[in-house]
Amino acid sequence: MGFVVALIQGDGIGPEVVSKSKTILARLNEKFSLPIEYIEVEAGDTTKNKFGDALPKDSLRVIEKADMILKGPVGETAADVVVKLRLMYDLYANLRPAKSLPGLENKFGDVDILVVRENTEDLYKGLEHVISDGVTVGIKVITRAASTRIAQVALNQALRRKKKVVCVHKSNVMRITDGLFAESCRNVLKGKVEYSEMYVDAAAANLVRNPQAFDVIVTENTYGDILSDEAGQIAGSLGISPSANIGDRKSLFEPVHGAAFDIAGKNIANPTAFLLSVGMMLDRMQELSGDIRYNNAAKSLRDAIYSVYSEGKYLTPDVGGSSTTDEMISAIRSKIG
Ligand SMILES: NC(=O)C1=CN([C@@H]2O[C@H](COP(=O)(O)OP(=O)(O)OC[C@H]3O[C@@H](n4cnc5c(N)ncnc54)[C@H](O)[C@@H]3O)[C@@H](O)[C@H]2O)C=CC1
Ligand SMILES: CC(C)CC(=O)C(=O)O
Ligand SMILES: [Mg+2]
Repeated sequence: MGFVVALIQGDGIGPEVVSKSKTILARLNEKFSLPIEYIEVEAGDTTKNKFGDALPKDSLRVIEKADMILKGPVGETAADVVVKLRLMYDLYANLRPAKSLPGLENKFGDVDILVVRENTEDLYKGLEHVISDGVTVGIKVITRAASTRIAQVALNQALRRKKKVVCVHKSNVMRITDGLFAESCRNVLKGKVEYSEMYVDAAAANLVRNPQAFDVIVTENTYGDILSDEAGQIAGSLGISPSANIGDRKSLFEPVHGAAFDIAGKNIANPTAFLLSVGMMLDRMQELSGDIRYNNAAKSLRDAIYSVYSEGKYLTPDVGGSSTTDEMISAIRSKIG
């Protein structure tokens, strides 16, 4: 079974990471005879400046026909591209692993956390209104159906890991919305795994205090956005944090981080988050097709990344090295063989 992937380079550090990583995508296709066709499409700030639209119809036409989307980060138009695609294609499960890499010194010790973020509701639904001059409202949407669905995803993930889930919410204040989210998670998870609940403010503190206490975190869209950045940084850097946005019909893979305009164009962005997102895409292809070639390619890519980290010679500054993006990608590419 083959797959068509719409490839978005994005903004800021996006193009420098994605364009240079294409050598790795091509090599994986070649070495493992992967029937993956990549079609580049434009989306993001630069696209909006060029065409007046961050996600033009031409791009959407390709995306509609593609099985998956692989993207670099976009900038200020992220809501018009990323959130739009998540809602359009009901990409309801945002899986965000925060995992230490071999050889990386980390003041937080060995970290291995999976944030399972509900990806279609909450404040990110885009229901914001101006009531009158200086008075605005944003509507938080939480439904039993979507909360139960993400709790099921967390259960499936936890059963493959340490069978431990903490549901993060703030139902002491948002009794109705977060109350429903917590109740839905409780109904699915309690009794099936080691289940607990934590208010989001305490969760943010506990992540720093004792990250080893966490295995799977299941949470709402907004809290999941914030906690996954925190968990990624605790694991070593935002530059090593990948993600998968999974739907039943389509899925999207991207780094957790954004366009990092502060370091764009300097050839120092860490490509790991993007490349580990490619790994998650290959995992999904394996899951859908049962074709072992995707598994072999994912393993080869991860082994190459881990090996570069273990040796510690070609790392970007965010993870304590002094190499360029180019050098790190070349090192990973040559480990694939
Ligand atoms: N899914 C997406 O496409 C996302 C897009 N964004 C957009 O990105 C833009 C910048 O957002 P920020 O809030 O500054 O967050 P950011 O994640 O781009 O940057 C935060 C910090 O992390 C560093 N960083 C991020 N990725 C890195 C990498 N690969 N290697 C080394 N250092 C890295 C940056 O240099 C910066 O200091 C905004 O326009 C925002 O809307 C933000 C998050 C997600
Ligand atoms: C679309 C994004 C800007 C929201 C975000 O930061 C994320 O999903 O990580
Ligand atoms: Mg974010």
